[in-house]
Amino acid sequence: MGSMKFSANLGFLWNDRPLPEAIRAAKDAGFDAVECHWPYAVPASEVKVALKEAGLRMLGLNTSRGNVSVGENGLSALPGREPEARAAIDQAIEYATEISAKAIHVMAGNSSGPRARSAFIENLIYASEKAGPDITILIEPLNHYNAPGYFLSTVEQAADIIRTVAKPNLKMMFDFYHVQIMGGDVTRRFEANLPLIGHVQIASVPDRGSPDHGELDYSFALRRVRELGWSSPIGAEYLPANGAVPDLAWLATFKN
Ligand SMILES: O=C(O)C(O)C(=O)CO
Ligand SMILES: [Mg+2]
Repeated sequence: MGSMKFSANLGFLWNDRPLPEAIRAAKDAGFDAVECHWPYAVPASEVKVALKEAGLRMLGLNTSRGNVSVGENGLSALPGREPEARAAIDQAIEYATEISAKAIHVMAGNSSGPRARSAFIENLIYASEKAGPDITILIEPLNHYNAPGYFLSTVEQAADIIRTVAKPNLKMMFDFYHVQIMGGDVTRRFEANLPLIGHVQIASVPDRGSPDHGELDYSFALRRVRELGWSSPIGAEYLPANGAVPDLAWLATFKN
């Protein structure tokens, strides 16, 4: 696929190591960038040093999910929880600013209905304005097996919210793994939503493994992504078959 770039998602790859070590492992493995989920237990100053030493950019991090022990998966579409949602957004912006991260995924949470939609829209306006033009705010439709009850589940719903909020730094995380499960037609839906897409992620379907097997042919899908002009690193967000150390044979194949 020539000159495709890839970002290691350190929420899943090398996630048994401290984040600075995972950053170094990603560099050694040949990734062009990194991204993570929830880095907050590690001081941003340590992550900043590791990124500098590796010469890699952190493409994204997520807002806190809230109380994970009771199943919370984000706070921004939960009516009545605005103060906590905005504190999570503030925390993410502060961390992202310190490490010069490119994007923040604002997690919606488990909810539905018009009040949830309004809360999400207001919180996204807050996040987009507060983040400023150098940080992209992302929202990500998640599939209903991994994230049952999550507010945002389809690309079309995300597009509607992005158009309603109408802020230039609010975009969609297009994770082919989720999009394939929630209706497929992935390359057409990628093309139709291209101006609204801020980051791309991949994993095999249905097992969420490395992107070289399963029902979705990434050698075709990523060629199409590239033909459509996408040049930023693609997020490799998959669960390695052998624990945290990833199977990486696909990386050399897809890069060349
Ligand atoms: O699960 C995903 O696909 C994510 O990208 C995420 O950020 C955590 O839910
Ligand atoms: Mg994802």
